[in-house]
Amino acid sequence: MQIADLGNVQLHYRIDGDSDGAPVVFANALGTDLHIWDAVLPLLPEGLRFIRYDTRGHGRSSVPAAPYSMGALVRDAEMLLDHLNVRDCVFVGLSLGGMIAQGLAVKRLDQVRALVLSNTAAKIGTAKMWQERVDAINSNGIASLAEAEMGRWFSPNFRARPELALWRSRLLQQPEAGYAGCCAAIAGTDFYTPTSGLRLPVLGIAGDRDAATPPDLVRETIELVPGAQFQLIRKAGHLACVEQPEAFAKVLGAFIHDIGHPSGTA
Ligand SMILES: O=C(O)CC1=CCC(=O)O1
Repeated sequence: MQIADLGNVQLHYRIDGDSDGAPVVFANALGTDLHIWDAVLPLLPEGLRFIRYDTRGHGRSSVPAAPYSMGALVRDAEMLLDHLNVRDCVFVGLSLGGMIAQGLAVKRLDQVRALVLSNTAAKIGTAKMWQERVDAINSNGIASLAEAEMGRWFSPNFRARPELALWRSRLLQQPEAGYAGCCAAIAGTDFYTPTSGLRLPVLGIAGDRDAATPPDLVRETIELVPGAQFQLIRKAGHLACVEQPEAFAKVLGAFIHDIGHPSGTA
């Protein structure tokens, strides 16, 4: 297990693919960990270095006391990339990870060559909604959120499949303080103005059955950046990379190729 000790936080990360390849970095969604990318990575072009990590308070990363700020989550990503000597990466963030991606590109354009903003937005939900989620966790635990979360994460079709149990159990394993801490970070984030100043290649990905960040919301954020591309994945909920890994890998692989990110065979 690889842990980056960044001082006030320890981040669990994994590197797959070609250790000398151009870097592609992956950041997970609220209530998930780096396993959301398991099915996508083997389908991506060869010759790339895939770096994925667990957001603080999630997976095997440490769980500082809640609440967290988005600034802290962006700093975590920045410090991890410095720790690993990563520059000019394609940064792929899903939902909360996509917010971190926007913040990192605003702060450290030397680290980020292109962004993939999957199932995310410049602003997600309202402060009231996130506070209610934190209150529910504090009163009744993370299990009290599981049913609603499965409804946002996956289409009805996927929810009828046996794999649902795995994703539900992964949610239940997330530290409650970590989940609540990240809810606070999302509640305090509105990246409309900073994201509209970005000038770099951007791919937006949405799921047509996403109940948390519907396609129009994703598109609204993507359109803030001139020249950004948008791809809709069909039969996919919020965790589009889990539900439709082949389609996800196809649009991501094509984007990596189109921007000329150095890689081997497609
Ligand atoms: O849990 C949700 O509502 C979906 C979500 C919003 C931000 C994130 O990372 O997941």
